[in-house]
Amino acid sequence: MAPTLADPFNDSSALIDFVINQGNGVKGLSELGLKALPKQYVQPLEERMCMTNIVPQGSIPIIDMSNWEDPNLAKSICDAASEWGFFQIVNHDVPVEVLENVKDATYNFFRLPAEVKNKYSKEHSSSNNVRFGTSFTPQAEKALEWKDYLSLFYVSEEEASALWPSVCREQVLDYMKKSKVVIKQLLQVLMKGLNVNEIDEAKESLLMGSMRTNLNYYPKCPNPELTVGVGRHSDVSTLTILLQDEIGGLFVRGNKGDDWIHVPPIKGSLVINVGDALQIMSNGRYRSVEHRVVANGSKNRISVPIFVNPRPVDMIGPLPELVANGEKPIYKQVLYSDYVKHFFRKAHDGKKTVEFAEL
Ligand SMILES: COc1cc(/C=C/C(=O)SCCNC(=O)CCNC(=O)[C@H](O)C(C)(C)COP(=O)(O)OP(=O)(O)OC[C@H]2O[C@@H](n3cnc4c(N)ncnc43)[C@H](O)[C@@H]2OP(=O)(O)O)ccc1O
Ligand SMILES: O=C(O)CCC(=O)C(=O)O
Ligand SMILES: [Fe+2]
Repeated sequence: MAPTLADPFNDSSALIDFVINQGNGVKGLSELGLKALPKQYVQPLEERMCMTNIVPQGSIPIIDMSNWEDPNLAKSICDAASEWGFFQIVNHDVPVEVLENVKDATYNFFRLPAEVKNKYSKEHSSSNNVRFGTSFTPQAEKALEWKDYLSLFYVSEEEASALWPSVCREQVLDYMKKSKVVIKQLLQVLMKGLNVNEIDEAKESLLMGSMRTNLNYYPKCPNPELTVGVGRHSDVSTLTILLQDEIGGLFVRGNKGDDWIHVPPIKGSLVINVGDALQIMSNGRYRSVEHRVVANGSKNRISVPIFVNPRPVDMIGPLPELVANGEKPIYKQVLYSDYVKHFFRKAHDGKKTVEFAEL
């Protein structure tokens, strides 16, 4: 039974039961119309976004992909990946209707009744490759995050047909398929920037041998200033391709201390960011940069990241071509699935995951 407004989850086990065990998520909490944020979501002061730390005119690079032959384009991409770790691309080859369809599909998934979504939770899902969840790692977090998600790890079309929710399956598959062309273009340019001129099958598999798409749902929140949508983290991917809607709320750490730069929604654009795996493989030349999402007091927000990764069984470390050139490796070789498990088993903690691979 849903708690009444007069009894808003003082008892943590009632909140966990409603949000996690019954699969209502924060969307369910938001729809109860609570007047105040439950205490379990109140973040410590240092994790809340402080307006004075936002760079008012700051912007990450916006890169026009229409003229692929232009040598300046390759330079802009490599510079953005090493200086910012984040950029937006416009005039890329992923059709706008594919992006619109996957946004609609995201809403359609989260509109399903809690008991239907809950079939995909960690406890009930028939596979680890499909997971509906909330916050990040609720069992390890001191304060919860205001976000629900569906995470889909791609193995094959057959597995997707059997296991992924039908309400979003085709749209996510299409988004992943159409994004592959752009992903390959970006990786080719980024490798050239490291003087790695040939991407053979083995290298392609190391860079993009597995893909995971998350559908993120950030419902409107009472007291958004007290919590976060997603806490400070860097992705553990090679590259992340992120589709966001028109609401905004994603912030990237700037180059000076505690300054944060907003990533403004641009219709039809995709946000690209370097993940830890590429930072490690490039021996620190390309940077995975901390980012976070704020909660919104008046609007629901969605985003759809594709995490492009090595395969779980791959060993990752500085690429042999870089080390052969006499560069001193700053990271060791680690099994990628160990690296990802390390990330998933602790609460968001900024850039700390990379320490796992440091020499
Ligand atoms: C959710 O909010 C997020 C997510 C993110 C994500 C950023 C990324 O960069 S995702 C890309 C990660 N890369 C890959 O998925 C490719 C490689 N995959 C693997 O190595 C494996 O599939 C695996 C992820 C390690 C899972 O392998 P498995 O053998 O099934 O291991 P388990 O022991 O079951 O899981 C380990 C540990 O992780 C938790 N977990 C698993 N999957 C997810 C998931 N999709 N989302 C959240 N957590 C997950 C699992 O519960 C286990 O933890 P325990 O505590 O239960 O042991 C960025 C920011 C966000 O806010
Ligand atoms: O929702 C966003 O804009 C970013 C989400 C994110 O950082 C992630 O899922 O890793
Ligand atoms: Fe992220």
